[in-house]
Amino acid sequence: MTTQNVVAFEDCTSCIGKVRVAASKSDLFLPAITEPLAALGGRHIALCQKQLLKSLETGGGGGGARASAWVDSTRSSSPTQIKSTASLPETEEQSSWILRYPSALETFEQIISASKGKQIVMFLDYDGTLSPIVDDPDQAFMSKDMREAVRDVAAYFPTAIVSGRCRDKVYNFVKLAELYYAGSHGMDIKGPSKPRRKWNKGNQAVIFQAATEFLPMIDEVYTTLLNKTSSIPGAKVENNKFCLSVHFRCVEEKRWAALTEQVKMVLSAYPKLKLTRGRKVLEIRPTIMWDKGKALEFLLESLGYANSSNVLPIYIGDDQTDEDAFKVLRDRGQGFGILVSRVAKETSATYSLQEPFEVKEFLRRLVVERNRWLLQG
Ligand SMILES: O=P(O)(O)OC[C@H]1O[C@H](O[C@H]2O[C@H](CO)[C@@H](O)[C@H](O)[C@H]2O)[C@H](O)[C@@H](O)[C@@H]1O
Repeated sequence: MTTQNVVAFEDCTSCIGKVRVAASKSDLFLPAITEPLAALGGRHIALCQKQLLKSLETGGGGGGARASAWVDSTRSSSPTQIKSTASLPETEEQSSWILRYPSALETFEQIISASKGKQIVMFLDYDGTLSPIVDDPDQAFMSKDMREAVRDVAAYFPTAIVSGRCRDKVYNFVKLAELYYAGSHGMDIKGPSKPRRKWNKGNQAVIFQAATEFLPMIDEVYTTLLNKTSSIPGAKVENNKFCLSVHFRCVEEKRWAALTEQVKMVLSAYPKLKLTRGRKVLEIRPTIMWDKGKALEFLLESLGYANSSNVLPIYIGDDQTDEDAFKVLRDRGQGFGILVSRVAKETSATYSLQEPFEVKEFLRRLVVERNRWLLQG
């Protein structure tokens, strides 16, 4: 280390000022803060960053605080598969969160009584809801038990899988022909290939694709991103047909910023695409007004329940993109969103479940309850 890199805090004022301006313009990302400093060298970076973050925490510029918060929350909010939550101590934040978003298992009777005389329609996200979060997206299999639980639920209630994955891929994981599938964050919808005769009110042969004109653009960006991210170990680009995912779960934390910047740089040439983030993934999709919430509304309409008061949609999901569906249910004042999360998160859902295991229990209990009603006549 050379002495010229060791700069006293007082000497860094202009640097901090410059960086703070960059940070305030950056909504998501750390590189806007770290890159101007990187040019200055090792020790200087550490001192300046420490000083900068301290100054931002005490009110000097939202972008930097947001960026640092982003790294912190991303690190803690999406761990890869946790085997059991039984022994985890509950923090004060979690206890107050669970009061606001009670467990759908603990409040099961309440949900059941709201469903009396109504047709439940079940919407299920895939990753983190039906399958545990794992490092390799191609290995995110659901258990046999979970498949059975979904199959049983679908025997009583119209059921749709609503996923960020491309439709074919999510079908290959779930493998149940009696379900509706909405892939690519709801932009690619198809009805069951083995429909149940019971749901004869609506249109089961539904096929809907909201963003076909974006296919060539998505393919082009996919190829570019494969090239541009190939030097970042652990980065993975997934083609989800009408959208793309850039995974950073297996990327060293110190490289998250560089990866994000790379993706942003590629996207700057495509104003018709937008960038959102999920669980250690950057998601790229067309800027059209279509999301999982619109897919939910579309499916309800296809099933003949557009304006019905005799329907109770239940949407279970774990990710940011599921919030669009939770909001739709809130706005309709109909049905419930159930967020799958072990950590306290802002959400428009009504209830919570901690992990896929609890989702399976919830689905099973719905089936048991429905059987009981049928037996009682
Ligand atoms: O809407 P979803 O079905 O929840 O899809 C959202 C993304 O899920 C997948 O990524 C997530 O799960 C992976 C496997 O557990 C995990 O490795 C990754 O970190 C998670 O973000 C999927 O691979 C993405 O394409 C979806 O956009």
